Amino acid sequence: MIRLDGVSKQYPDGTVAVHELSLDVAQGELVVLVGPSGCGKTTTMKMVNRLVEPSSGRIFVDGADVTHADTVKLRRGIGYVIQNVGLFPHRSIQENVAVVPELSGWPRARRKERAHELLALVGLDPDIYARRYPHELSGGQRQRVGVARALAADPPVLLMDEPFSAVDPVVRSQLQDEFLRLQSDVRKTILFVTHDIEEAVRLGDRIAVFAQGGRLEQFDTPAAVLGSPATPFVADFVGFDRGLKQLSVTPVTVSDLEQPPVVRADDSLTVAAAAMGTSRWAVVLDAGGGLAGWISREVTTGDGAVRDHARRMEAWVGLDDSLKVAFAEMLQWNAGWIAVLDAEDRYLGVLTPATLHAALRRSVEAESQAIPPSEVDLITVNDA
Ligand SMILES: Nc1ncnc2c1ncn2[C@@H]1O[C@H](COP(=O)(O)OP(=O)(O)OP(=O)(O)O)[C@@H](O)[C@H]1O
Repeated sequence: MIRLDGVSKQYPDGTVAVHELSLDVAQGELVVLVGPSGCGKTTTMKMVNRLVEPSSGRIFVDGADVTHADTVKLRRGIGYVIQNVGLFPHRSIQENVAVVPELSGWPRARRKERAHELLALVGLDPDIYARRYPHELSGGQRQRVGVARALAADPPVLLMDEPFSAVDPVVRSQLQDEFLRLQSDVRKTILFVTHDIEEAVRLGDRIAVFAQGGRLEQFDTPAAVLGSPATPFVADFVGFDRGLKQLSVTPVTVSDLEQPPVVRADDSLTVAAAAMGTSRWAVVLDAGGGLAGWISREVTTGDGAVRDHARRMEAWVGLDDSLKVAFAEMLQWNAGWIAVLDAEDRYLGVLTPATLHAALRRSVEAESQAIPPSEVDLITVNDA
């Protein structure tokens, strides 16, 4: 959908901002350009909508060479979101969102309808916010308006230049979550610039790591960049804690789970004690295979049913969750294990710190050896 073919940019003062860059973004893909300040990320992005002209090389959007395109038409087909948004201060939020539809000559009623629809999509109640002015919104809300505005004419392509960097870390994290949800709905082709590797890893389907002079050091999935950095520069840029970052891009998988004893809520304590053997605890399931809680061996000596003695489960994770979420839940609840459920809330098994670590090692090894995680042969302390 977007293709850069040997693109370079040298500014008139001699600064080489981008050096022979080739890059492609597939339809519906979110590619993040990441790198230290001044490495040519913004220049790259601005060459796509021709705010900057390349010195050499070619850029295609949807198969057409942008250097031959009419810039007004080109830019209407490309949503653009920047840091601090740049909303018009004397126009209402509704009018700000509908700027491009207005330029495109949409009738007033349709513009209003579209603006309301988009405000709702980015999590701003149109009945409250549509008639407000930019200064009556928080920074995070203004960024949402910026995203709504970029989506107004339903462009297939979005360029986003540090859109969330002007807000505090908590709001930023919320905006990232909402943005991922939004993208899973709208599936735009997105080029996203940030200098923050955490943000890149969290948002990108693939990430392009740039070094000074606009050199592309690595272009791959977040897991590959973290698991096997292509150059010492990338290794340094992603940080010594890349293993921790890897947790956030590694999903929980069924083969990683442990299977502790399982008892049913309506089992008697005698049956439960027999099922538990020497284990100190068991998972308790309800009749439908859902998670009902857990039970400690100490309470299985008396009479009665498991359900009367089971403890409530405070937390669990789904198969869509990352190992980071699983680990964070374990830490939050000071738990030695966490249950994993499928999409229908059926219990699948548990993750422990040891299995979580093994899962992470397997994922890193799989990435560096380019084999499926299931084929990785991990050496553990038991092999000694
Ligand atoms: N109009 C310009 N004229 C001359 N040099 C420029 C111009 N715009 C950018 N540069 C230089 O080109 C290089 C790349 O700049 P660019 O803004 O693309 O980097 P960036 O990676 O987006 O940086 P940041 O993260 O700080 O925004 C820098 O050295 C910058 O000083």
